[in-house]
Amino acid sequence: MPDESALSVSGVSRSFGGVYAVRDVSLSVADGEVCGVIGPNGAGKSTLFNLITGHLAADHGRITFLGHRVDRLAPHRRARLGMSIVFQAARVFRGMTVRENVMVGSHGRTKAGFVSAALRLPRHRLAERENAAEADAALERVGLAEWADRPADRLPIGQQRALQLARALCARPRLLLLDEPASGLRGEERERLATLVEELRASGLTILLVEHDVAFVTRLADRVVVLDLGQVIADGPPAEIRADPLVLAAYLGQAS
Ligand SMILES: Nc1ncnc2c1ncn2[C@@H]1O[C@H](COP(=O)(O)OP(=O)(O)OP(=O)(O)O)[C@@H](O)[C@H]1O
Repeated sequence: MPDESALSVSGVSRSFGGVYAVRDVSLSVADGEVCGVIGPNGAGKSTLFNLITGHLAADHGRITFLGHRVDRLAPHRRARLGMSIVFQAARVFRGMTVRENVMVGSHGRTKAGFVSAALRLPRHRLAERENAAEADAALERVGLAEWADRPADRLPIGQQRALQLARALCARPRLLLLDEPASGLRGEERERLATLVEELRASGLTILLVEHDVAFVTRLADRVVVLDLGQVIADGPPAEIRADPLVLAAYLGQAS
């Protein structure tokens, strides 16, 4: 049967000093799906995220993305295929406006080369205008349009997170990878981010969401994969995951 998944992780393992952080993990993300990965502290979420993005190499296993085998590719090659990442602790660039921060996401793709940029040739200025228009469209999409000309470091943390999303959207992702997007956000900010992810999902974007916050993930994801001690202990729709005794035991084990 042909694999219709956007992303497919198959039998992937990674150990550190002989101890498995991720062990024989398989999961797939269908086109247009929001897949959540949760798990208690030390479950292997960050390791798995980095294996998918290419910031860590797998010891074993296979990762395919849109039909390409990617597990030996460097992060920028995976990005070029359409993976776009919002890192957990991503910061904004100080001394730049919100729009300029988002434009940083477009520069890899600009058609004008270095020489025309250095000489400020018309071709470069046209590319810059196109990038600015694209950044504005992304800012509109995440609800930050009126902040475009303000200094990015003045934004509250929740809106800085939205800015990271806008930057990732400028790369026109086929898969958006979110690493703990809700961390450090409270009440209303968290709610606003959840609404934003829901809107992106409604626009048909494929999203992999790795997150400590179970409520946040089970609200947003079509399917949830649960890791514990480096292994998948459950994989299913949120309602099933919330009632799964293995999942409850893994989280209770952490609380005690
Ligand atoms: N670079 C590393 N060197 C050694 N051990 C590591 C390394 N990265 C992760 N580990 C170990 O692998 C296991 C999984 O860690 P990982 O950070 O992937 O889990 P996590 O689910 O993201 O945890 P948390 O929710 O606490 O961030 C842990 O036991 C951790 O100590």
